[in-house]
Amino acid sequence: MAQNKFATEITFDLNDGSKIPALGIGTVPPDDPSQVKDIIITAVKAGFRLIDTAWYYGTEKYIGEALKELFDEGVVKREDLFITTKVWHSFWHSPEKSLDTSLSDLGIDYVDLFLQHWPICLKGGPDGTPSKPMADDENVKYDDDPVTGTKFIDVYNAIEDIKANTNKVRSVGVSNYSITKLKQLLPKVKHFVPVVNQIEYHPQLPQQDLVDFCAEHKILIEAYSPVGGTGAPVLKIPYVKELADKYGVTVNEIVNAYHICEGRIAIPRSSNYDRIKNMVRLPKLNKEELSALYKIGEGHPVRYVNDPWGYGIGFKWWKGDTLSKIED
Ligand SMILES: NC(=O)C1=CN([C@@H]2O[C@H](COP(=O)(O)OP(=O)(O)OC[C@H]3O[C@@H](n4cnc5c(N)ncnc54)[C@H](OP(=O)(O)O)[C@@H]3O)[C@@H](O)[C@H]2O)C=CC1
Ligand SMILES: O=C1O[C@H](CO)[C@@H](O)[C@@H]1O
Repeated sequence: MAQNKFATEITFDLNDGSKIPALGIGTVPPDDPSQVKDIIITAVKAGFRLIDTAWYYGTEKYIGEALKELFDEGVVKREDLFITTKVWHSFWHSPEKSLDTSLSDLGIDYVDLFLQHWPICLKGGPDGTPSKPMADDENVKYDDDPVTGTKFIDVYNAIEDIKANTNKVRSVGVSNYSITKLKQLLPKVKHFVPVVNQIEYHPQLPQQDLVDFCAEHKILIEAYSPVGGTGAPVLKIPYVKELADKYGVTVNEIVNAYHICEGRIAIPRSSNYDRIKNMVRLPKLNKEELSALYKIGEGHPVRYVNDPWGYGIGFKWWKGDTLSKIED
């Protein structure tokens, strides 16, 4: 059956001249966040070169431990890896401090990609203390109107300035941006059009209008939650299993190929080491198969991880106690 080289060997071109691996490993914490150290070591040994993290995941110090071990043992060098982190929207006022905290926890002096996690601004706590994003009545604690506010643009501009003025960041991008938010941002970009828009994307959530808009502006789509997050609902789709049987690969490899064969980056997550090792092949899905996968969610899209563009659900996922304090 048509089988390409490994997904871990494919890279895509970014609009700023850099390259990004087509497949990355996600680092939202499992029940025991310290397991992320072994997850990263397993993933890198299996061939993964892109590590997707964020200050908000509280796992950067464990990734730092893994990186130290991998570098010390000569498994990879810093320049072999593509490391992404993000600034959470309660630190919209100080992205560089957030970045410095991430760099310190990761034990590295630059990231390959720095993303604005969400195009909204939340109230931060005093003195760099992470602030719980929802009040006890479950209302989100916004610091700017989520619909009419434009402070989120200043945040992206500040991220651009970090790339322009320091050596701490190679590329800059966004996450969870809708077409509306991109249309507000793009005329206000100071130096660098975002290289990626990281969004929830899987066969049950096709978003051709957003994909087309991003392509027009040379912004790559990076697909998070490729199996729909915890519980892996997308893997229960019978057609995904059918394709896995046809190509002799895992169901995870089919949902990753759904993106990679269409030029989108996929960033799955697993705390199961066998699964991680069996996520790296790239079945070459044909046009009809890609189109059939796309059609699964057409007309009745399902968003599993965050509600549309962050107006609620994602913020219930809050582990403030474990997060690194961002120091002045
Ligand atoms: N920018 C943003 O706002 C967001 C970014 N992300 C990024 O994207 C990454 C991936 O998204 P995420 O939602 O975490 O992950 P996925 O969609 O990859 O889902 C991971 C979950 O699916 C389970 N799973 C995977 N394969 C199987 C299988 N074959 N059978 C049963 N269960 C399976 C895993 O369990 P197990 O551990 O047991 O394998 C895990 O609980 C994140 O880790 C993060 O880096 C995610 C959300 C939002
Ligand atoms: O990146 C993120 O991860 C959490 C949980 O999946 C989500 O709310 C946030 O956008």
